[in-house]
Amino acid sequence: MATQGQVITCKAAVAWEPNKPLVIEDVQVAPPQAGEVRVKVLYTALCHTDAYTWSGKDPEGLFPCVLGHEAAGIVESVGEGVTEVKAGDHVIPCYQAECRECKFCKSGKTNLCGKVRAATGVGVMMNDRKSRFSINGKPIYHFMGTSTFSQYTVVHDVSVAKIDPVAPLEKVCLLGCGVPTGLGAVWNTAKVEPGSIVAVFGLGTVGLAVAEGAKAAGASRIIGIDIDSKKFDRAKIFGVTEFINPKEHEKPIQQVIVDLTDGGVDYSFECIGNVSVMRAALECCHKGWGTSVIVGVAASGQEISTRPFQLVTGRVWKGTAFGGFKSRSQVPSLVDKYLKEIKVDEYITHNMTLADINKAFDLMHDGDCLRVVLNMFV
Ligand SMILES: NC(=O)C1=CN([C@@H]2O[C@H](COP(=O)(O)OP(=O)(O)OC[C@H]3O[C@@H](n4cnc5c(N)ncnc54)[C@H](O)[C@@H]3O)[C@@H](O)[C@H]2O)C=CC1
Ligand SMILES: N[C@@H](CCC(=O)N[C@@H](CSC=O)C(=O)NCC(=O)O)C(=O)O
Ligand SMILES: [Zn+2]
Ligand SMILES: [Zn+2]
Repeated sequence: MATQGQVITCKAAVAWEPNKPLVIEDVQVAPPQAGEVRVKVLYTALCHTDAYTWSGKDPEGLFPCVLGHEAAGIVESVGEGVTEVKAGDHVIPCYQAECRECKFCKSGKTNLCGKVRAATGVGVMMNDRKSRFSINGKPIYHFMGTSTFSQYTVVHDVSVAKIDPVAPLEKVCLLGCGVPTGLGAVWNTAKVEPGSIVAVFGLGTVGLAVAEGAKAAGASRIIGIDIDSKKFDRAKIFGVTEFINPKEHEKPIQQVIVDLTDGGVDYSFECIGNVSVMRAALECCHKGWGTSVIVGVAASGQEISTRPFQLVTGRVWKGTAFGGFKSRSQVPSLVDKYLKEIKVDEYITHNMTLADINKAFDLMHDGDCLRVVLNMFV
């Protein structure tokens, strides 16, 4: 039955309140308006940023909402004026949009896009500043412009990347967030050179993707730092060459690393979201040139600090969103790269269904879990 132009009622996991279990509801998804795309979400993974917003610590968190932003699916229908995708195309929703027209996109200096960010930050669509999700007439907010914990979602056309239909959607859904973030932090934001010494704080999916990116960039040493020593064996597969558990050292971790590396590392990456660790990551960098990249998302109210002398003496502090990748232009190439070389399957530790989403979030706090992929239609 054709659904184009019709309201679709489907299953979605609704976050009614911070920290309360998600509830699988029948949700009405309105047709896409001008410049919008309705996507049938086939697979979605869970990211720690979903858990962060759900926890109530995200200043942009609005409830009730449909969370989720790491997914893959098929275009169901498009609104007026949409030319770059059509029904049947395989796509990855992109929480970081790319319009190619705004001041940010034209600058060539950033992957951030300004076109729809004001709307996606308050859980609505740009066209009419309203949500396309509702339950019996009550609006449910969008999240990050993607809301992939729903069997159907509506996204802006600038927030969707068309990909090779050969790619397995149950795998490449990971290219919507965590893996590109880690790879791009190394390749685009830090621009790690061959022979560099790299420190990675936090060996979850994002940190392991940093290690994978650093190995591909020819780093000579990749030092993994995690408070859970169980992470170390697996991290070797992703390129980590040495491990440090800060709990096993009396000295501050930055001092331990400086001592081990003849003055500090060339590049460090914070992949946790802990502001004390962000400081350590900066301060373990080599005087004169060491660069530290903040990748982790810290909760509302948290602030970073260090002695300005750390920067006066040549260390550089940076941050990255989606690894600096321009989403619509570069996600399709990442999918092509997946078909040839980059790891993705290796980050998927669990496969579950939408009905089990609360169990899936519980699993994310288990040390063995990297990414859980949910099949949305089983
Ligand atoms: N900037 C961006 O564009 C993106 C940022 N993120 C953020 O990146 C962060 C990491 O995400 P995941 O890898 O999925 O998380 P994760 O929770 O799987 O990994 C974090 C790791 O850090 C370790 N850890 C925790 N506290 C530590 C400490 N004090 N010292 C050393 N290790 C410690 C944990 O044992 C775990 O292995 C999250 O904050 C997430 O929100 C995620 C995607 C995109
Ligand atoms: N609303 C949050 C913002 C959290 C954040 O920094 N998000 C990252 C992506 S994390 C993905 O898993 C990001 O890309 N930020 C750039 C952006 O435009 O949002 C808060 O206010 O803390
Ligand atoms: Zn994410
Ligand atoms: Zn733009």
